[in-house]
Amino acid sequence: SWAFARSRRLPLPPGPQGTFWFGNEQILPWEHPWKEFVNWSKIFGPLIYLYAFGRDILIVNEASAATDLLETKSTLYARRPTWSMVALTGRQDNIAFMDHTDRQKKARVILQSAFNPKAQRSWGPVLEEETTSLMLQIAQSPELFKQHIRRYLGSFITRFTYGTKVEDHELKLGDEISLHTQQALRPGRWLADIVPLVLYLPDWFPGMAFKPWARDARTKFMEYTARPFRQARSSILDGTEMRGMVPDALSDIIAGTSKYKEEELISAASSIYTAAVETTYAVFMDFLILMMAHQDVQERAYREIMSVTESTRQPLLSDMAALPYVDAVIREVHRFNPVTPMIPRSPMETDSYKGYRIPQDTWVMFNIWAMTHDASIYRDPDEFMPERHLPLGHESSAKDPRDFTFGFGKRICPGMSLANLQMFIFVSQFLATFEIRPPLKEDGNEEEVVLEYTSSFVRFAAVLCTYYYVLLMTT
Ligand code: HEM
Repeated sequence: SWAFARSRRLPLPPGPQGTFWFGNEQILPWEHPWKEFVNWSKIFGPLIYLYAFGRDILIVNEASAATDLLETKSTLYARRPTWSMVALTGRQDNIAFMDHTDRQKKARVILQSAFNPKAQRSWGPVLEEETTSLMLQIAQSPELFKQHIRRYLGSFITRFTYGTKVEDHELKLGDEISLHTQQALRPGRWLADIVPLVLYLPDWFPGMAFKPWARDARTKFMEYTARPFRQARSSILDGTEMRGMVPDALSDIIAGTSKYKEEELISAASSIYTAAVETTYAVFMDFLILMMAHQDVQERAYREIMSVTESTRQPLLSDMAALPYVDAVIREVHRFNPVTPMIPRSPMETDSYKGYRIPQDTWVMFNIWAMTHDASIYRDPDEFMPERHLPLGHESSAKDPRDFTFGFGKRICPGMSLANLQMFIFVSQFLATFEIRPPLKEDGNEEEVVLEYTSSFVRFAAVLCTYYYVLLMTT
């Protein structure tokens, strides 16, 4: 078409000069690239074009451009870029990596409707109960708090997905699978992403060690997802009562009363564990480290909770509306350190935007960190200030950062409402139960809290790994 022909003549967006062979590979920042890209914007503007690892890359640092591309042109940008390791590690049917096909859309609907308002009413008490038992476990062995939290997240999500209780070895396998997914997604990590032809070379060829690694990752992934699905199927056929996304949807499919196919349900189910556990765990850890660093905030949130529960019980989901400061803390944790700081998408056709050409298949990286640290949206963005989100805060309630941190348009996170409820119940019960303080030094003073984060796809508060928490029961 005319518009297409015209867009092909447009220039690429500005960006740093690359070399003939390597493009911009050698100057790509590996440590906290989202921050470095904000600095680059001072020279090149909000859209930065790069060429690296044999592909076009576009960094988008501005919220209005994200809305224009991901919401106004939502269908054009509804695709993820392709990673060759996705198929090799068996993740090709994962909602997060599939093209936006009919099957993907239906799998998303299955997942979203498994946590619709009616389902929330039945899952709410389960979340409350499991969170309260997590608090007891942490109280009994606070030094193991990270293991307790991972176990709680893994076992709740398995129960929600398959309706089954989870065994320890399955949780271990789930965590191993999450690690494989993170490794498979690392940009520039794999030769196959840069030179796809190596996929056709035999295993014994030098440099092909990634193939057995990927096969092992794939086998483990199949083992992890196939068994609970089979178990749900035989329970339904046996007439055993089970509640969960898979048993609920599968019984309708088996009865012939569902508009979904079994393959769509398999896609939805096998996409959940890593997407849910890694992200939620990262936000929880971030909350803990930020509370340790901002004890005034912690104290204010604690007082608000006590004014509602009067120290007689744990906070419940029904208290949410009465705890606006706790809600503001949660929003600020998401804003201060978005756990998926860059969201990758790819246009299905060559596009034109603001007089520039965006070639088909470009890796368009939406820089969420840049958006939640944009001073024109959040004043003093490097300050941790929950009060900015209060209705009477100094900015009279800032934009909800979760409008950025859960993504946009057709591929917005389908687990968002579940994640928000779980975050609220975890944060409010944790604050009601414990005081989060840094460890003591030999001289009896508290250690200084240093905020440091990893540079991975889902970023973690790295400093936690070296800290021993002092957690005191206050009720
Ligand atoms: C605090 C926790 C979470 C955060 C910050 C988060 C964030 C995100 C983001 C940024 C995306 C990409 C969206 C886009 O491309 O526009 C995403 C996708 C996704 N999330 Fe979440 N998420 C969280 C929890 C969950 C949970 C609990 C589930 C499942 C129950 C889940 C399931 C998914 C799936 C399946 C996708 C892929 C969607 C697609 O590509 O169409 N997430 N999430």
